Amino acid sequence: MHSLVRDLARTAKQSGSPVLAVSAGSGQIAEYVVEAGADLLFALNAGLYRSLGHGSLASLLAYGNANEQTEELLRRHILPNAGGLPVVAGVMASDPTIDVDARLAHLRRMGVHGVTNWPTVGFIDGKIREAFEEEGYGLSNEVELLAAARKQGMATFAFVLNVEDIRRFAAVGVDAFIINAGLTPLQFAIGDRRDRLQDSLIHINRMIAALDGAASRPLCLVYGGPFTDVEDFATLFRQVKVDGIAGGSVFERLPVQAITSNFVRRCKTLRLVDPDVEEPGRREMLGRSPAFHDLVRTIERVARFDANVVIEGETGVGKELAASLIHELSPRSKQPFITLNCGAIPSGLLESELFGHERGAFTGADRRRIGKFELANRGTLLLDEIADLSPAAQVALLRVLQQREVVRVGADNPIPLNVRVIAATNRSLAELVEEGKFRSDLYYRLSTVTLNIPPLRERLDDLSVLASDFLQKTAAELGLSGLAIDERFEEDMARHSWPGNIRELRQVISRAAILEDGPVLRGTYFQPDGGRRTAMSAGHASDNALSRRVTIEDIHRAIALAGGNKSVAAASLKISRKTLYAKLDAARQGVTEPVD
Ligand SMILES: Nc1ncnc2c1ncn2[C@@H]1O[C@H](COP(=O)(O)OP(=O)(O)OP(=O)(O)O)[C@@H](O)[C@H]1O
Repeated sequence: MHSLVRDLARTAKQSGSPVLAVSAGSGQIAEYVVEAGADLLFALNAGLYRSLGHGSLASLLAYGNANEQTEELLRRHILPNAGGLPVVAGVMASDPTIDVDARLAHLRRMGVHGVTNWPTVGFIDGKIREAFEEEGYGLSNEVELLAAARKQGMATFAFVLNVEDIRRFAAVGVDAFIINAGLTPLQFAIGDRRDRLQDSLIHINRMIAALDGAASRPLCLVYGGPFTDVEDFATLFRQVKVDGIAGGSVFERLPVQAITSNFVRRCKTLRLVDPDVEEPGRREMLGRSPAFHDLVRTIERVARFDANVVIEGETGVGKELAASLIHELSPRSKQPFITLNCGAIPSGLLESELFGHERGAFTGADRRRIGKFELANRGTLLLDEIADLSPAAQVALLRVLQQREVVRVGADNPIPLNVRVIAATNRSLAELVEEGKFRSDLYYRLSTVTLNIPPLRERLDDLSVLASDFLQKTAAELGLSGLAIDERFEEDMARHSWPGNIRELRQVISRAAILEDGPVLRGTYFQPDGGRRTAMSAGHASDNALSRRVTIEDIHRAIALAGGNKSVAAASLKISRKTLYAKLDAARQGVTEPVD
């Protein structure tokens, strides 16, 4: 192994902190990261594209002159700002105009210490990749490039996208691998994000497993993928044995994008002082009714202790928000907050969602999956719609809580756990225990403390604070200004029974802002139910057996009857909004198994 890479590996091992290799697209970024303590600088033509506002993949567009671009980046930006850090340059190995040995010697004279295969044909997929390979512009050139660099005494770093590539580079003894964990997305939904992280960790583990059995393990860095902030990397290092990260956009484009857009958005949602609203610090969870203050006080107390908590309340009252506030205010706040909607998972799959499974554990388990408990280790796990757990799943959950360890489905070894569990439900668990539908031993384990969030109609004092907050947020999102709520509309809202609670209120305000003409919203499209809790909206929502019986046709009919309002439709069917969405999703994907 090249001494440069050996030193990096040794320092990482001794200090316990990851190797950070940064592909900088400008001298300024290079200077900042050197000053901040990065270990290695990469000069890849991708950086130049990023500094022009494009993703790294754009570096393949100008495949033809990639080497000239990299040289320009090196000369003008990276080498003058390297501050003594080792520099690794990308070389496009398939460039027919270069003599590889001469190119490497030239880079060495420039002061470059190592070489990597960038841009790489690995990013090109399907027929085009095949054509490249057939025409002699394929991966073999990249393998030969790194073999030649090794002979010239340069450190070698191989960008790899799959197991096959790893094996080919390992055969020529490269010093380090830069394992691509997928494309770096601009943004994605939160739920999506958790899945992508999980998938990516599995992919990386599989790539690393391909190195098992090598005489000495090369340095392994991770590049790309869904990792977009430090917390994501913390998850990566907790769950995968890698030595560090190599990053471009994650150090450069994503933070700038996030900070700039967040800053502008946050400024837009700032509120001027309203003397009527107490607790100006608690922006996320708003309210001023006595019931709300009681709730917040209890949350603050409960958060400090490690007790398990049950949160009860109708759909849309803010159970998930309350759970996340408990987590944020707790000593676990720097650790993961993971949620699982027990009602949205087909019962047969619930155990593997909670506990994970090994590859081949059952038909269809074509890869290992990390369960929610493991993901939440050292943090908090919110089990939403807990009343929907099947009796078998209740037993399994109880076992995990008692033994404080989890065994992945199909595995032998238990994994020790330290997880705080918060359970949310829109039914009374105590009643379910009495009816024999929920295990009492599990109930007592879960409910050291039970929080009950009252429905919005019982704390109408909160209505105006919430409505004006949603109005400001909607105005900022839609780019509208001067929005206000007419007095009649306010009165109508106060007469409504809010079966979908705060979520419904949010929707009513957004809909009015979008559909109505003037800046003063009159509630033209809002139909209060006069505070009568109709048979449709009364009672608690989900019931395991009931939700199983609700068909997709029932859902479409209820949505139509509710004028498109899914919260109201869910309440009318007595299922939670999340279960309704899950059923809609399942129907869209053609899943025939009932989602309960
Ligand atoms: N006190 C509050 N202040 C501001 N926003 C709130 C408050 N309570 C709830 N919300 C908002 O209302 C919406 C619904 O809240 P949340 O998802 O936490 O409800 P829930 O009780 O978990 O619903 P479900 O039973 O359907 O899972 C969210 O957009 C949340 O941010």
